[in-house]
Amino acid sequence: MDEWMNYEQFDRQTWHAFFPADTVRLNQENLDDIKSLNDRISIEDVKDVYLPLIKLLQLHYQNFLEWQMQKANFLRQPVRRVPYIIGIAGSVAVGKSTIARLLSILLNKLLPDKRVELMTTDGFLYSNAELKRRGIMDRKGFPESYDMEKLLKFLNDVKAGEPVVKAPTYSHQVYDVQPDKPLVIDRPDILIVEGINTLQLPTNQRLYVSDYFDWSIYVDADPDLIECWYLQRFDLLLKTAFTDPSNYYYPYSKGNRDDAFKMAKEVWQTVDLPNLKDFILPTKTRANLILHKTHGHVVDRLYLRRD
Ligand SMILES: Nc1ncnc2c1ncn2[C@@H]1O[C@H](COP(=O)(O)OP(=O)(O)OP(=O)(O)O)[C@@H](O)[C@H]1O
Ligand SMILES: CC(C)(CO)[C@@H](O)C(=O)NCCC(=O)O
Repeated sequence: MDEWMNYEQFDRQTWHAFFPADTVRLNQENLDDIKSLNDRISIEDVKDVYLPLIKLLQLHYQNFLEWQMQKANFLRQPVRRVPYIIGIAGSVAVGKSTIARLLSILLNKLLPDKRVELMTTDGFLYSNAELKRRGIMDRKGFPESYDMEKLLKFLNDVKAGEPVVKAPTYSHQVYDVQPDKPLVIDRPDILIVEGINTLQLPTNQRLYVSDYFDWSIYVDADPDLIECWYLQRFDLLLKTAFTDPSNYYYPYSKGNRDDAFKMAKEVWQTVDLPNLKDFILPTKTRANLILHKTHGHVVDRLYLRRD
């Protein structure tokens, strides 16, 4: 069966025409925010791709608020403030967290009175000590390396409107979870959740993470390109590790550079690439929107689910 039959495909020009850039004026502060997030993000991409996307999200969000009100009236209940949750999925190093942060800046611009928060599912990985105890340290990122029950409980609490819900965090620099540095989510209007496992269907749970999403995005690209982005990020991690002996990458930053890159390539080939092929890519056609990126992280095509 054709996996695309439920999607409408748009090239960049067509997509951009749905919401021309001059409809929203980005001021210098907005541009500075975006550049400080990642100075290689193309402002053309922001205007051509991400602003129309935010406009579409805004329409969907208005519909969501309307539905919450209609439902409460029907059930004769007071209207409850239910957070609208956006899930972002895709490979390791495809740019999920960069897109999540960009969307939050743009959502704040279009919806200044709404509170937008973001988090990643990385913090729900088991600790390195626990992964070693289970004999799955080389399976970090695979479905069995996450505490899915804890993640589902977290999402359930946020959706139920609980105040001060804590999410564990993960540090790429420490290469481990940080139990003493939780992220506090406190009744946001919109929550963006990014992670490689956000659209996965766990076999041993009755609930899916995506059951809590009101909208989902899959970030797609050729695996060979993603490998380049993975290695570029590795290079950045080495540069920041150089002066910090507590950094996981410190020994690699001090040792032979070719050996360090050989190690990183091997991790990509033996861990992250098989994870992409076997467990992440198959979730692509569950997303409401697929963003396809090409060289330089430029978005060239978008696929919108027909519903
Ligand atoms: N739009 C973009 N323009 C330029 N560089 C980008 C863009 N998006 C991401 N990058 C770069 O690509 C690399 C991977 O991006 P990012 O860390 O956002 O990926 P990720 O999917 O969140 O990864 P992980 O799942 O491992 O946390 C980083 O070095 C980042 O700076
Ligand atoms: C933390 C994850 C799983 C997801 O972001 C990933 O960045 C990771 O660490 N993967 C394990 C193999 C590696 O070091 O790339």
